[in-house]
Amino acid sequence: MDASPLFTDLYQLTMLGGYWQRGLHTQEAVFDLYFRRNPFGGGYAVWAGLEVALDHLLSLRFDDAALAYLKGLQLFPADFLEALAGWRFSGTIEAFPEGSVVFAHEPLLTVTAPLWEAQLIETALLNIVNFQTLIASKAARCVWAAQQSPHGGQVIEFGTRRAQGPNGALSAARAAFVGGAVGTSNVEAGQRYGLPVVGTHAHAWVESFGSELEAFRAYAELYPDQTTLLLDTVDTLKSGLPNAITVAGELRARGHELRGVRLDSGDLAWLSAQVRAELDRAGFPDVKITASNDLSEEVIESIIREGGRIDTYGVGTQLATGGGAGGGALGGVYKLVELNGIGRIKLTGDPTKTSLPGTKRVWRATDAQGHAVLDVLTAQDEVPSSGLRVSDPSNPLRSSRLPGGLDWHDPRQRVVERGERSTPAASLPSLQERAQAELARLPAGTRRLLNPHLYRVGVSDTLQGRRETLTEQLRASLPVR
Ligand SMILES: Nc1ncnc2c1ncn2[C@@H]1O[C@H](COP(=O)(O)OP(=O)(O)OP(=O)(O)O)[C@@H](O)[C@H]1O
Ligand SMILES: O=P(O)(O)OC[C@H]1O[C@H](OP(=O)(O)OP(=O)(O)O)[C@H](O)[C@@H]1O
Ligand SMILES: O=C(O)c1cccnc1
Repeated sequence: MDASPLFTDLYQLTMLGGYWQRGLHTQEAVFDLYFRRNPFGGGYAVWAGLEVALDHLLSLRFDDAALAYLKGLQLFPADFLEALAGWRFSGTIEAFPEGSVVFAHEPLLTVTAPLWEAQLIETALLNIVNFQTLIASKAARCVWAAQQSPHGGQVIEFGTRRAQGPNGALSAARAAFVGGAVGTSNVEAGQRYGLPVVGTHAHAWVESFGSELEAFRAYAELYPDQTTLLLDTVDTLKSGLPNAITVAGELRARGHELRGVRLDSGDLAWLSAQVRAELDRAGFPDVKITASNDLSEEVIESIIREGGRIDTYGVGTQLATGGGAGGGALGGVYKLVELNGIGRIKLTGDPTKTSLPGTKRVWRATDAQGHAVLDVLTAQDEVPSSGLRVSDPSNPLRSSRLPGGLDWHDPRQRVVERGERSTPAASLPSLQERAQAELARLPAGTRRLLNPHLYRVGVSDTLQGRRETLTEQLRASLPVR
């Protein structure tokens, strides 16, 4: 996607115009980006899209066509449009590196920049990271479910045909890979992002031949080392499987091995166990079984619980759209928390929605085994230590004191400094590796699909106190009614 500064909500530009005309645009602003609820009712999220978002915002420029379009809206004075011609992002960004495991209420990314720079980028930033974090988290859930099989299992992304438009499909393929999918069927995503591209064949291939056996033979002849045969066009057990075994034998006689078969209907647990047994009996224990058909993490879990023998799960709609309960969209927000060094707050009747003012740091505690134990948000100059009181970000009445014996580190990095990348752009495989390593270090039960263990995130008393002071000040300024 070409980066356009017009990929934003109109109100960002009307505010920019206002800040500029009032001479407020260069004030130093700090915005935090965070979400308030983990997706899918889960215990965590996989932070994704950061690298794409940084590429986007660092390349934003108002070219002649963009300025002419804005002029045509007849909303903006000519001198403001002239100033926009020189707009560049010159600020600083601290963020969790992409692929990190993150939790509700944590500032995933903090922008410090002149107000009109930090404001304009809100929409695109949220658009990119909300979607990709949703999809990477969905992928991680599917991969976790697949890994519960004693025989192992992997996930591939098959969702382009039902994704939310072309950009949605490409972003989903990328994010699914960050979350642990091993490949995608989308060839452009392969080219664009260097992702492994994978696939089988469709029912149309079989339908277009005189018989299923003829179709299987033709495919195996064309791709002797890459053939996965779809078994259910006629009847999985009575036709597809015996024909696949015939073709596997013919391939072997020519010095090749059938790679796999695909199941696409019926009870995938029962069918895959039958197919595995038949293939093994026929002397093909290495032929892999792929399954597809409206899969989700819950269906994968059920298939495994019932003794299914699937090696690869091709997940389409649910993965590429982030569907399912608690999915659909991630509600990440971007809030002004400080202006010219003074904390700012957005009040709401719902305490979980009141922002945490001021600059802050995120800390992650690990135990002697390297397992993540809890995260803490502190003021910029605070360091967590044994005995420090922290409270639940969504219920300040629930508080506790930090235990001793933990190692604390700040997982965020300064990824942009004065408008330039200050960490090297990371490769996608390295992002996937980071996600897998961090997921493996979570406390037991955090990855469970149903009622997961809730990883603790605490807010230091200093930060909480700032929120209360600002809240009281604002409330005191309201008329008494
Ligand atoms: N063992 C299982 N446990 C739980 N869900 C399963 C299991 N096997 C299959 N499913 C799911 O059940 C649903 C079956 O849907 P449906 O009845 O529409 O498919 P089908 O009739 O077998 O196939 P199609 O209509 O595509 O030919 C799919 O979402 C599938 O993923
Ligand atoms: O996870 P999903 O959204 O099911 O995506 C994958 C599905 O896409 C293809 O079929 P398609 O759904 O186009 O047709 P079919 O259901 O008739 O096989 C494929 O055969 C899978 O079943
Ligand atoms: O290659 C496949 O088997 C495939 C690709 C997209 C959607 N469903 C299946």
